[in-house]
Amino acid sequence: REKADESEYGDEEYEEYAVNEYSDISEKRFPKAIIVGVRKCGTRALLQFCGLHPQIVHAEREIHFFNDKENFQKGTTWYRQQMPLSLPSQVTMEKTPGYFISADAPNRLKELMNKGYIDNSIKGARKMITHKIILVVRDPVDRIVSSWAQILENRVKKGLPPPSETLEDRILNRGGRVNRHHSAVRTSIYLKWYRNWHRLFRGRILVIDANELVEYPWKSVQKVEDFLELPNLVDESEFYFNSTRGFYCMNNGKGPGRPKCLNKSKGREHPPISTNLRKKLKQFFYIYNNAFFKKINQDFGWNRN
Ligand SMILES: Nc1ncnc2c1ncn2[C@@H]1O[C@H](COP(=O)(O)OS(=O)(=O)O)[C@@H](OP(=O)(O)O)[C@H]1O
Repeated sequence: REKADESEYGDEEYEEYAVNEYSDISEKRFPKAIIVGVRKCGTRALLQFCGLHPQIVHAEREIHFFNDKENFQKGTTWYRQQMPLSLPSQVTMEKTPGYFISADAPNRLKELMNKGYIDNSIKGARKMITHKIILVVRDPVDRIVSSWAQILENRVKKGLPPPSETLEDRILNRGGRVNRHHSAVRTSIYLKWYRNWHRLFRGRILVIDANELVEYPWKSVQKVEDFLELPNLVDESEFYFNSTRGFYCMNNGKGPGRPKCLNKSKGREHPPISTNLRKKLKQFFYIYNNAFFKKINQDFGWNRN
């Protein structure tokens, strides 16, 4: 598992709350839809917003089953136990952005999909699940700055002084070139990781544009509904624009206290970065972005600004 300087458990504050009234037929089920990444691209927003659909339930926490050896060894029954209760007509979803950049996650997931999940609650039974993979991607440069903002805020929270280096010091090497081995840079080379998923899950991957998710969240949810073959039930009327936060929030949140906006750790103010660094990063990602857009057959316009 890659040790990155970005927090792997980006949003551990979220608590489990999914409880189902129809407890007689509800049980914890393996997730069919998995948001595999990318970290800092809006994975939490997409998960919460999909939860507005009555036929989607989701684990609140990041499970880190397929990318963490220790968790994986706990077995599939443990994995299922992490899920909320659901009805047979509902789709269970989980999100762990660490899956995207894990060398193991796509292979482990595919193997279970092919062999079936052993379910200890029914002796010897295997559950066959055809997984659907969801990916949210954002301009790689914004993603890097977002992750830097998180690092800075986490230091403040821990009572540590600001780091002595700037983002530029960390990301550019001595010759002033972008260091492709820096973990934040590596994560943002989406093409590299996407290939691993595409090889195994071709035709079963939905890629969501982070800009669309921010500006028109209902459109992104509609894409998920179509992808999961669910009726379109979440529309614009579910959202309102919160000008203090600068983001859309939900009119009717779910769970205790019915949270409507995402946690304050989502939508942080970004620290300024030098024009030099921005220009170098833009240039660096230009080719990767184009190749990625070609691969997914969509262009999210990051190379146009
Ligand atoms: N509606 C709404 N409200 C708040 N935040 C929103 C929303 N939609 C998308 N986003 C974006 O989500 C970004 C955080 O991404 P993740 O949830 O994937 O982060 S994490 O990896 O789980 O830590 C977060 O990134 P930053 O703005 O850089 O903090 C937001 O831009």
